[in-house]
Amino acid sequence: MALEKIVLFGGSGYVGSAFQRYFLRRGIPYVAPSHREVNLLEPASVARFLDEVKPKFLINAAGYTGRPNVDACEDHKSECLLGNAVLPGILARLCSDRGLPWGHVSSGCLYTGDRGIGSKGERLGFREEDPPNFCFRTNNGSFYSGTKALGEEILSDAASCYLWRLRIPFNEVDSSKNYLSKLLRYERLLDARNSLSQLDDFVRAAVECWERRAPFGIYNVVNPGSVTTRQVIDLLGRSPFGRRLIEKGKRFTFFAGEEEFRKVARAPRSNCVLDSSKLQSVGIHLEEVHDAVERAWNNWREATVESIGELRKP
Ligand SMILES: NC(=O)c1ccc[n+]([C@@H]2O[C@H](COP(=O)([O-])OP(=O)(O)OC[C@H]3O[C@@H](n4cnc5c(N)ncnc54)[C@H](OP(=O)(O)O)[C@@H]3O)[C@@H](O)[C@H]2O)c1
Ligand SMILES: Cc1cn([C@H]2C[C@H](O)[C@@H](COP(=O)(O)OP(=O)(O)O[C@H]3O[C@@H](C)[C@H](O)[C@@H](O)[C@H]3O)O2)c(=O)[nH]c1=O
Repeated sequence: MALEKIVLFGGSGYVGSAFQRYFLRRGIPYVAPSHREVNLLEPASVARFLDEVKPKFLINAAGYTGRPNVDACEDHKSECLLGNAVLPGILARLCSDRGLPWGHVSSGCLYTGDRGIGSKGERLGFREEDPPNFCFRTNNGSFYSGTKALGEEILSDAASCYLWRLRIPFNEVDSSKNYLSKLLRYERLLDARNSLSQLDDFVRAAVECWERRAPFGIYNVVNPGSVTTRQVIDLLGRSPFGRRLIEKGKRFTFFAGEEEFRKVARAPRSNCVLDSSKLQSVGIHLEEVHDAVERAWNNWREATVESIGELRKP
């Protein structure tokens, strides 16, 4: 189905840039105003912009994540709450008033753990209807996760809205927000099992929800399966880039466990498995997670072996 004009908010961010690359590659018409042009926390300015542009679909990739990671949200609580809970609420009202369908980039970090072991020994993931267990209500999460869960709660009755849950994005391009880049540079690694989202697959799947007119609601947009940190590092070791890195002397050190990790990390982390079968049921498919990670390492770009030597602390 041909796509008519889309408005993209947060287009300069890590996730928003991936949407822009996808639109440009496919020749999809879109408008992506900067934060300076449209402040999403100022409803009147957003309303003026929407009434002028008259988009057919809106994507919200704006939010607050903290840099270099979610630990920073513990020190910027009001920005985090405004960006992740208030901002989507403002958009929900404006979209509803205009009958404008839209999609919001949510996160899988509302959960911790998994739903047990399946008949083939696989870890079962949380489904869209499972209540968050890593949020303010359960009082065990990070401030960031709490605000993302509140954002979902605020959108729970939003009309014509997709909530796309992204989970630890990665691809083959070295970047401070790419999970694989982070693993290359963190001094010590936490061995945890997670679902992951290949960033470009995530964007394609999100847009496909709208193209296929999939029912509105929450979707776990993750690569099927789950993977441990050690498995991701093993896959690196089998890639040409990883072999060169190891030849040059790079070694990976792991925390003894979660307790040791928590001594250096300010906020607890969500490590969790998500079930992606709802997305598959609407005909949208992502690559199995180990295959996707292997492909990213095999096509790894820009990071030179030397640059990994200059390890940056988180
Ligand atoms: N990155 C991840 O690992 C990850 C994983 C799961 C979910 N998510 C979610 O994905 C969304 C985007 O994350 P990201 O990593 O792309 O973040 P990012 O790189 O920090 O980008 C955030 C974007 O939002 C814009 N923005 C923030 N407040 C705004 C406001 N009041 N008005 C207009 N624009 C505003 C920023 O513009 P300026 O830079 O100009 O302020 C920027 O373009 C967030 O909701 C995040 O929770 C991210
Ligand atoms: C800080 C740190 C983290 N880790 C691990 C813990 C996690 O399993 C994994 C990711 O942790 P961090 O890099 O701290 O990322 P984070 O917790 O900030 O990551 C998140 O960013 C949010 C914006 C997203 O919503 C999340 O989906 C995720 O991508 O790395 C280490 O192994 N060593 C470290 O020193």
